[in-house]
Amino acid sequence: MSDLLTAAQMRAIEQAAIESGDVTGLELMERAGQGVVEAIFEEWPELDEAGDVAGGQPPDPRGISGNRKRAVVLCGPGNNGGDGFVVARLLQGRGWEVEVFLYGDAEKLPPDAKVNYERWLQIGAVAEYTSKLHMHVLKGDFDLVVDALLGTGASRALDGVLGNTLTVLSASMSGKERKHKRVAIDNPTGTNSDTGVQLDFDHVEWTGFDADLTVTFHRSKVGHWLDFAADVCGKIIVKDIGLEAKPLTKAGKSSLAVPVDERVWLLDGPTRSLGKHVGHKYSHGHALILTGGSGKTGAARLAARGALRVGAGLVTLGVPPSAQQEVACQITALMLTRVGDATALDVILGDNRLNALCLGPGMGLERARDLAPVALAAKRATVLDADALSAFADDPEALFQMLHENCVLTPHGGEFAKLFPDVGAKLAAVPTKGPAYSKVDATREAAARAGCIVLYKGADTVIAAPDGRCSVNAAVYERAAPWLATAGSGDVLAGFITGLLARGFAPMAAAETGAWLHVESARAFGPGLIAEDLPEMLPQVLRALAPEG
Ligand SMILES: NC(=O)C1=CN([C@@H]2O[C@H](COP(=O)(O)OP(=O)(O)OC[C@H]3O[C@@H](n4cnc5c(N)ncnc54)[C@H](OP(=O)(O)O)[C@@H]3O)[C@@H](O)[C@H]2O)[C@@H](O)CC1
Ligand SMILES: [K+]
Repeated sequence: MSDLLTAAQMRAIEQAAIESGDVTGLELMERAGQGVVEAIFEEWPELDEAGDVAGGQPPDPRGISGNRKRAVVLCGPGNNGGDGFVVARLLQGRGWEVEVFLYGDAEKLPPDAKVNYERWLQIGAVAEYTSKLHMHVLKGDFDLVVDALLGTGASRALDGVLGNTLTVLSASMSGKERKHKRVAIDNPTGTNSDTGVQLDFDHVEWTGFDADLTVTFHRSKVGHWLDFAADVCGKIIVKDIGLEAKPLTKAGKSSLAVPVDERVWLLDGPTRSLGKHVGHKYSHGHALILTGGSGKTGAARLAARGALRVGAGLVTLGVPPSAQQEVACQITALMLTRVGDATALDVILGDNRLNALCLGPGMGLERARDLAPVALAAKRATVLDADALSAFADDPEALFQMLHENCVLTPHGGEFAKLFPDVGAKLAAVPTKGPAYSKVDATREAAARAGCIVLYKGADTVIAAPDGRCSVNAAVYERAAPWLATAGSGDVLAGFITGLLARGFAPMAAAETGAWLHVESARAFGPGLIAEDLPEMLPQVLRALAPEG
């Protein structure tokens, strides 16, 4: 998958193409509408009984009158609505019966949308999009609903007519009995294409347009992979509309977000080693994972198993004396060393072969506060998770001052909000106007402040570096793995990243690769997964990627 764009970046690319004289806005709109129609018939060939996609032949009223497919196209006040008028015309050209509704004032449509509105008026009618629309639509029996109400221009709260009607329509369109398909153009109305966040409507819970298919243009948008949108886009199809993949300006490029995919492992994984002595256990690094006290060592043991499975040469658990017996009884391939306090840790870190550390899982707040300064002063590649983050909730600045560029923070939403309260508040604010603030923006800001990699967990995990690099590892659509939300799953992720750091992966690559493998391991297992299963699925996942993985 290619880079993920914000609405502003997409507009800039479109504007540059138009200004270069390569293409007009009207041509782009036509290609967008064609792309939507193509996608509909590729997805549901059974809807295409009336003819071929490119044909656009006028309907033969005699031959298919009793059997015509029916579409409802909901058009909005901007260019997204313009795409809708193109789709309406092309479907009618293929013999469909099409009803078009316009939300907004036709006189105020932007120029290209207005042209397509007028072209449609030559062959069909436009009804007003009112709060009574759903009554009318409900009476009909139709095959397809097209949402061309709001696209990348949507950022503020929805008004009553739009929100109410869409809510009632969507509710009436749901359920097992539903026969028709629902397509959103660019993004489902009710979502923001930069953030994926649900637009506010009257401060009530509402669904927006719950699509089966979302057809977008040139590149997928960041918001398709984040937050609420991932629940309502259905499936994303990206259609080429002839915009060249010209490199963005330097400033633009550093602000791109990229999706994480198997390349993160294929580029680095199979060959990555620390020294010349490939095959020796020390050439794959030595990770130290600090546990909590007696009765609280399970989380760190899970992390350690993850680190070992992902290929760290050696993994040692650093236990307080009280937990030594407990841990010794539970481990086999792992090693164990006593780390009673900060002084003991300082001595152990005198061994330079210990090249990756993990602090946090089950560690206890007090122990985390005691050991973090020594661990961070050693400047090893270090993962800070769970208690190692919460321990600094009252004074995040104290943590930031100790962090260094080889650290990876792995907060979930609650930990993130404690460490970066102002950033968390911006993210939680209901968007009122664009450009909206997304999880991508928030994670970037956090990484810049912390001066290290921040991996903000969730089904839409975002990973950012202080220099602005950013990637999205979304477990949504065909990669959905809801069973990954299980106790201890985050501990295994911390272990995967620690193991990769031990193998010599750079912190950003370790975070991306760990997050990607974590989701793949969950998918390989399927429902019923518990955290212990995740490390055990790794060999299978790695084998499928590369024989020597
Ligand atoms: N870029 C490209 O390459 C291409 C783009 N294309 C298409 O254009 C789309 C972008 O078009 P766009 O910029 O006109 O925005 P769009 O989403 O139609 O909305 C703007 C209108 O909605 C209004 N409005 C906003 N929020 C609202 C709310 N909550 N409730 C009510 N109204 C609200 C807003 O009003 P205003 O804020 O101006 O008062 C304005 O009137 C894009 O998604 C794609 O489909 C393709 O044709 C080809 C290539
Ligand atoms: K839309």
